[in-house]
Amino acid sequence: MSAIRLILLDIEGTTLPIAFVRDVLFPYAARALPDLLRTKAEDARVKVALGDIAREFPARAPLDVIRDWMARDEKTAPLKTLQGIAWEAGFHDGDLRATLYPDVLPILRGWHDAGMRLAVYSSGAAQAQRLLYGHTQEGDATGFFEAFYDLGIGGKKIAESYAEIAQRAGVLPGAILFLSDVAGELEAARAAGCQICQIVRPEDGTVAAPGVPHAADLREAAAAFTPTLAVPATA
Ligand SMILES: CSCCC(=O)C(=O)COP(=O)(O)O
Ligand SMILES: [Mg+2]
Repeated sequence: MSAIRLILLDIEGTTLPIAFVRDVLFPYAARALPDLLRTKAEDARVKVALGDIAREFPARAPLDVIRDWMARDEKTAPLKTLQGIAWEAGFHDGDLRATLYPDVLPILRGWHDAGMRLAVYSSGAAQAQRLLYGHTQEGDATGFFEAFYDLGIGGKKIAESYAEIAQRAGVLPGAILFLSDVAGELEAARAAGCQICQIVRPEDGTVAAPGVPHAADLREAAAAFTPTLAVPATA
């Protein structure tokens, strides 16, 4: 097995409770989006997202499409872009603060301080990932990460996406350890040649996938995959 050079982390269900996304972030965006489509109609990002929706659903009102996607928790790039814009005001005003799992920041700090490269790969827009890690309950955590990858790379259940991340990071896929709660994402990363570990958090109702290495949290993953690095012993 190759030495790990880059640890790539999913967000929802891996570093952040699914409940925070479902009960705090998504409702905030759902409330803000109808107004946002009017008040930010000239925002280039909004124009691109609405243009993409109109091309795919020419006969439908964009807000109806967006509401359907939100109801089904669809991970589509236009929805993720618009949600990310909706959260901007909340994070900047202090209405939103990311509540990461308590094991996360000590382990990220330990890896970072030991020289391990870290990056994020989430369906959430890269701009939203920066917002979220920039406004955690413990402060700004963006400095731990060298890159924030989103659906612009490709879908998370597609092996080519992980090959593309490896190429951009300048490492072989086998030097990447991908951490996620979702088996389909992990299988895609494994198909690309990455090392994988499923984070199986009981709070999120995650079920361990057969044949996939797993850990209960980042502390266990660190102990299993990076035992020689100086990761902190306690939170
Ligand atoms: C800034 S990430 C917000 C969460 C989100 O929108 C999402 O879809 C999370 O997906 P993930 O790929 O991190 O499971
Ligand atoms: Mg996830």
